[in-house]
Amino acid sequence: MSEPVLSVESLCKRYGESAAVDGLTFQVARGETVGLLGPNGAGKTTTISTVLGVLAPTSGRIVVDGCDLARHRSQALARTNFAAVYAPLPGNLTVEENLRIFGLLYGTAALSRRIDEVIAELDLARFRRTKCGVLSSGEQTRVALAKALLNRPRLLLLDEPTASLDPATARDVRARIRAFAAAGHGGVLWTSHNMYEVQEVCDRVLFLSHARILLEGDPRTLPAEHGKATLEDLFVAVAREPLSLQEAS
Ligand SMILES: Nc1ncnc2c1ncn2[C@@H]1O[C@H](COP(=O)(O)OP(=O)(O)OP(=O)(O)O)[C@@H](O)[C@H]1O
Repeated sequence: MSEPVLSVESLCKRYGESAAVDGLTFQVARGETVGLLGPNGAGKTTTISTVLGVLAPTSGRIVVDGCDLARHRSQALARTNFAAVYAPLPGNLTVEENLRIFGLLYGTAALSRRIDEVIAELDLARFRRTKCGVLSSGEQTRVALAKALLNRPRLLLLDEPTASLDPATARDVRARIRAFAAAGHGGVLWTSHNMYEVQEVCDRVLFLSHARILLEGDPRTLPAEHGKATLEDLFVAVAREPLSLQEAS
């Protein structure tokens, strides 16, 4: 088996006495899309922020495409990208200006061609010279995804990437991300509260509860394995009765 694009070992992030993330160990394989699920406050954003190097872990190890984040930070981050609604692009720059600046920061080769490619892939041609600040939230999400694909990342981190999209655009974006994973060069770590979407997109899910991984498996078969009819029912059980699931697993 080829080396995973992400390997997280015993990751902990503590704030004083409480742990936002407490001993997470998981991997994302090349070509795989992994859903990071869990109730509000379970530790999803903290996990993503530590993998992005924005938050320093209290302990544990993060390896991106063979590069240890603590020891080879710039190499690890050069293989990573992300999109999240809470990290909008500068609103006073146009779509093209934003992509150019990020492309220069990433050192993207043949940048003008790559900008044309991501603009076409995310259907952004008509907004090319529009300032990002005046775009609708769904349009801004597509620009953020275009930025996230610019450097052809090995690891794509997406924090609720379709939260502000209408159903048709969300379907297009899911297809685009599936295509990214199917190409087999990279993997995706995806957080979402939309269980329909998770079932459609993710090869595997990790259910976080109180800073730990409570359940892990195929989103299409995991509910039945725990006596639930749907992934949403399983999610509700994780949120309300995590101890009963822990005992059963
Ligand atoms: N800087 C901080 N100081 C103290 N506690 C924090 C800090 N950041 C996060 N936490 C706590 O860590 C826990 C995990 O937060 P996190 O944002 O990772 O959850 P989440 O799963 O992303 O939640 P949501 O679904 O609501 O976005 C929460 O209880 C939160 O209050």
